[in-house]
Amino acid sequence: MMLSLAIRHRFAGFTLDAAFDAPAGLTALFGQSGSGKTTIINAVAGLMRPDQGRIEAGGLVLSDSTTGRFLPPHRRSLGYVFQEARLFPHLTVRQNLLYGRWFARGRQGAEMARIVEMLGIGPLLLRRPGALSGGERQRVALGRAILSNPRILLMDEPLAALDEARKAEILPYLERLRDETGLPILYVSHSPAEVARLATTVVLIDAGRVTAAGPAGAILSDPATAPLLGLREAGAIISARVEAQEGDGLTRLGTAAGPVWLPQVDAAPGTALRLRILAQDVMLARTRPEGISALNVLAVTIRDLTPIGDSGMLVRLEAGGEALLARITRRSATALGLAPGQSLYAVLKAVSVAPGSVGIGSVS
Ligand SMILES: Nc1ncnc2c1ncn2[C@@H]1O[C@H](COP(=O)(O)OP(=O)(O)OP(=O)(O)O)[C@@H](O)[C@H]1O
Repeated sequence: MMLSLAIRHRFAGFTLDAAFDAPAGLTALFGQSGSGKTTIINAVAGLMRPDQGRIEAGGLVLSDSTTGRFLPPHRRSLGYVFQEARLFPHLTVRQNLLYGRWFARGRQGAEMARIVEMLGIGPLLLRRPGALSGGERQRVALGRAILSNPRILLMDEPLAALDEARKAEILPYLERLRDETGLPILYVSHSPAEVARLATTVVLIDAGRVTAAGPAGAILSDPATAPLLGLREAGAIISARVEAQEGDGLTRLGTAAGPVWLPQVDAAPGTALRLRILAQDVMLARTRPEGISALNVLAVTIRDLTPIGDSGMLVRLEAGGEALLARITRRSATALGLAPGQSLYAVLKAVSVAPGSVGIGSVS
């Protein structure tokens, strides 16, 4: 299943001109406020008719300006999750979940049981939305969207109304949805941390245009992405696998760049993980450092150097086929004589990778 979109639309003072493909997995639409993300979601949903262009989902043409085809929203088989859960307050959770099934193309009770289990909402089925936390309400909204048997899931900032604790609670469920349903998920977000944690594909939108689109690992480690994310949020995501829980509370992970130790990661050996490593947390050394406290020393090669800000340098590194990003000062880059192709050591403190930066799944 794939969503393909190429549309143009003019509002007074704003032109959207966007084209991208969203394969199975989670495609994050990331851009500043007013860049056109919601307009794209509305065009896919059929809430707005683009002046020009075509949108196709899983072989079904949703709209095409050359043929004049424009399917109304209720015939598009899409699932939506918005900032606010928008559940029916007078219905129980179970009735809310079943409501979407009026529009479904025939799914059975086993499917309902599977989704209820996947989202951990079994104990909530007889409650009404007023008796749920914000995070629980959003999980029910996710369940309702999936049970409507959609071709695609559209999520417009589904975590934006939740506090940090509730966000952390819901992220693993979004990971399961992404990895277990095989549906394309189009996910609007303002949050670099959310994009890094969840996205398999990233589409960057700036002033109505797509400035970059592609696999999350490549887009996030591209120095050109850093100004859009904000320098403190710039960083790479790499794949890892849990190798062992060690006696002193550390978990050993295997990565293409070598072993990495982090404070305990609650996952069984063999579990595939994605690690977000912020550029500002990576130190560089010409020789393998000794006598330092940092546990993780990775052999890397410099791919390119990009000056950033008044005094900074972003160094894109390669390690066993994966990209890493380091942010250092230009003074250090000069002092170390850094140049593309050079072999170096990247140093990462185990404790600098926050628990929220460790997700389940693979990078793309
Ligand atoms: N119906 C409309 N009529 C005129 N202008 C509109 C309309 N809808 C959106 N716009 C304009 O189009 C631009 C893009 O809006 P859009 O809501 O898609 O941005 P966004 O990236 O989703 O922003 P945010 O993150 O704040 O939700 C804005 O300048 C907005 O004012």
